[in-house]
Amino acid sequence: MFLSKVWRLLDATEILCCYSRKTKLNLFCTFVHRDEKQHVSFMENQISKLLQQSISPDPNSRKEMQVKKLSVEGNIAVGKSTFLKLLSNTFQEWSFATEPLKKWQNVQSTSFQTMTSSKPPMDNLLQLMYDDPTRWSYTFQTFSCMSRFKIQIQPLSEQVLHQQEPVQIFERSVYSDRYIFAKTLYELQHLNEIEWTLYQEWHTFLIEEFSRRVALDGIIYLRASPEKCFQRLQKRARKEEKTLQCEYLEKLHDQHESWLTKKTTEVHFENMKNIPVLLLDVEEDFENNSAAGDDLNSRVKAFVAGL
Ligand SMILES: Nc1ncnc2c1ncn2[C@@H]1O[C@H](COP(=O)(O)OP(=O)(O)O)[C@@H](O)[C@H]1O
Ligand SMILES: Nc1nc2c(ncn2[C@H]2C[C@H](O)[C@@H](COP(=O)(O)O)O2)c(=O)[nH]1
Repeated sequence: MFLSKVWRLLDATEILCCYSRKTKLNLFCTFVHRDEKQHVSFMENQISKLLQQSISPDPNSRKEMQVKKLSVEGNIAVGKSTFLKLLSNTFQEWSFATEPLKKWQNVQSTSFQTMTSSKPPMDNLLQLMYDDPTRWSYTFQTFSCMSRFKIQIQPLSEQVLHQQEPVQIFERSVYSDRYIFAKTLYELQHLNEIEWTLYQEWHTFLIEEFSRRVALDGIIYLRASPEKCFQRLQKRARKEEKTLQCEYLEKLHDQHESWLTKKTTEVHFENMKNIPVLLLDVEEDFENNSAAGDDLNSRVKAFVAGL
């Protein structure tokens, strides 16, 4: 009954009628293997991709629509950068975008007067935020989220576009900016009511405006205990983080669990409500354990193939 509705949906979407039955059958079969709760957003996603491909004459933008876009999410110091290095060594044809941390550590003034004055360039916003989170959290989230939007709407390189199956991997996303960090900082009262309201207002506006250009097809969630992340944070010894306590990592861990595993976080975007999530337990060392690294690679490869 349910699946016949799907087929009628495919037939009813006129534009799809021009697609070969094979395409629709493939789409239908892929769809059948998904559990029901993902069906609506999956179908909407697939149909909007097909619609875009059929109405956008430009081959590049059609190719853009075929790119599988994923974000790697996880707690501070869980091992995202290390994991991205592992993936980029294995999947060299994929495109990888790391978090623009250096931008946050070295905010450049663009005003002529500041650039010409003898004053030092503006400072380390990450340090300011950790030193005085109530004063600087809203400013930080504004800058971090804008920098993430810029990364996610960047056009793909020709090299990636010409891949048979282009894949783009982001380190975190405009979604974790809101549902992990801004939400946590509001709950810790470092964002006040007005700041949290304003943040959500412009965040929702921009997501809806950019729409498919910032949509994701999947999330890879690296999970380790807050204690393990804290050990790794201390080992990495980033100067801005020296005052961080494990309690902050516990809060961020719980925020990830609510968003990505328990699905109790209120998500405001239809296509993100049932996005496929690959949970990878990285409590154990994969940096110096090739078997563990190979296992992670093969799990990612299978997950991406199924999107
Ligand atoms: N699976 C792992 N086992 C042991 N150490 C790890 C692992 N992943 C990362 N590390 C180490 O932990 C620290 C944080 O890793 P990093 O990749 O920078 O985390 P993130 O990018 O999530 O902040 C680094 O010193 C790194 O060498
Ligand atoms: N307040 C926020 N802090 C953020 C955000 N994104 C990252 N960060 C911090 C966390 C780390 O100290 C550092 C880099 O993150 P890693 O997980 O790569 O160590 O930046 C954010 O949106 N808000």
